[in-house]
Amino acid sequence: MESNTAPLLEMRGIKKDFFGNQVLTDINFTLKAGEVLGLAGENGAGKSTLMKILFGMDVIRETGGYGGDVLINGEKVTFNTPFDALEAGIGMVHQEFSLIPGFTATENILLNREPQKKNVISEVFGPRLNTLDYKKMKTKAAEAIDKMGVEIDQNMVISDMPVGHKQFTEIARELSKDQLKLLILDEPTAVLTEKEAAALLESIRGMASRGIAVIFITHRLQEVLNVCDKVVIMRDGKVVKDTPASETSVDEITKCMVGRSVDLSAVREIRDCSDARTIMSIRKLWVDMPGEIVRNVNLDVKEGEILGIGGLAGQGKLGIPNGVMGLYEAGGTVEFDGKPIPLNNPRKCLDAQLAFVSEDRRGVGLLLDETLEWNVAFPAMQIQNKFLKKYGPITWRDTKAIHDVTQKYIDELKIKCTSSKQKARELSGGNQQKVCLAKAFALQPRFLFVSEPTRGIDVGAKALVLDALKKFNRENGVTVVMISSELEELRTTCDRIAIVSGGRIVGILPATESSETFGALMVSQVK
Ligand SMILES: Nc1ncnc2c1ncn2[C@@H]1O[C@H](COP(=O)(O)OP(=O)(O)OP(=O)(O)O)[C@@H](O)[C@H]1O
Repeated sequence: MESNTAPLLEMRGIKKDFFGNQVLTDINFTLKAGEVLGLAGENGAGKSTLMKILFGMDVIRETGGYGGDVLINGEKVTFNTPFDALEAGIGMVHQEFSLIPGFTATENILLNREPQKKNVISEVFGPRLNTLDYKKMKTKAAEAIDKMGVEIDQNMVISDMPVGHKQFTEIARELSKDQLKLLILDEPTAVLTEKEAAALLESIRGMASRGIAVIFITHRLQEVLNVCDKVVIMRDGKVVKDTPASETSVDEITKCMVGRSVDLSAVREIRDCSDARTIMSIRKLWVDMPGEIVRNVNLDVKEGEILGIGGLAGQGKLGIPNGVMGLYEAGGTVEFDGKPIPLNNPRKCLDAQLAFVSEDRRGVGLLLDETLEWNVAFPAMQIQNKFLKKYGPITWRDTKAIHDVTQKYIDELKIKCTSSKQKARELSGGNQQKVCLAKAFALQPRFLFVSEPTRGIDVGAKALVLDALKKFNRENGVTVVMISSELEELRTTCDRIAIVSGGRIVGILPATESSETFGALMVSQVK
């Protein structure tokens, strides 16, 4: 007989297949109240699927359910819907956002749980006609935001928010639930800046000290060691190690994840493009993007180079591509190949053969209900009339060409999928990120902005993705501007690196310069 000394959560013999494709086999682990468990594993190892089982997600039931038992405080539970899980005190922040874009942060945080007050009409006709108590809503939402130790504007509508602020709004929504006992965070730091990620890790420890258990999924393995009490490592749908965090290391976790020692270094080969002509010239650019400062950016990009843009969080590095590509309001001038590019007009940028892989994969990345083939080929079909065949007056899709290009990138980027006809939604997050890159490659743009290209990519596959980006640049002569919060990633991939600080470019140096020099530039204008 189980007693109340039973762990808060026990996963016992969990199995799951998607239409015969076995993705989880005999998963076992336990978690105590107030404990933080790090769940590590390669892209596609089965981490999100396991968490979807625990949270009673519809997709699990709709695809034939699962095997094994979930026990809460020693009692076997079956969550048929997320509502059952919520009632049992489980909260989950997914890789995909579930916020309502037109609502404010406050409204999203308290959605369906809004404090209400009586009014004359509801006194007569019943509580259904109560009015929302906005004052209480604001206080409650502010308290939840406060628990995370970050500043976000609770009155801002979600669609205007940068991706990191959306992530915090999702977490605040879970924290505002009084009955919360266990919080699942599926790659919460992937979309956060370094400073935001540090604040989140801090708040995870805060949750643990209040007795809330946390399951934390991340590909930043150092974060696992910094914040977790124990680590469960998965490989190909199995638990290969369950250990106290204090008894393992980043190297050991990596080895267990991948099943072998891995060489994590991308091929380093820097080119000098100083004699090349200027392909893009940016002058006096300002961008109105929440959480970013872009004040007066002047930047010349040389044809054929890979130019990195680095800098501390919020200093403007993300604002530059978002402004040039028309996703946020911008002013100033941008010339591409000697011709002006109108700002605030994404279509004109695409017509000029510029492409952008956004840091906000979930917001502007994929058509989740379409196949990989459609995702990879559709922008090129729509914008460039590629992958089309003409039969007299009729134009039709060239299905062979679409299949071939998709298969090429599946092989090159090692995208884990059952076939090129699989829906994007059915891929793991890291593999979806690879599809975003494949989509941009298939466009064969003349100029590519790529923002945080290894976001959500596991430690073993990072070098592969960066090498693919470099190969794309070298073989096709495409000019690439890569924005990243990881300086080392910029130093291994780019030819030159521009550092943004205080909304301006404060220096551009060859990628061979030392980390210390770049570090000094990064803080040079920070007030
Ligand atoms: N709805 C679905 N239908 C079919 N297959 C699915 C579905 N959801 C997930 N899978 C498959 O299950 C496997 C595990 O995916 P999962 O998302 O759990 O991986 P993950 O470990 O969370 O990866 P990542 O680190 O990339 O997020 C993958 O091969 C994926 O394609």
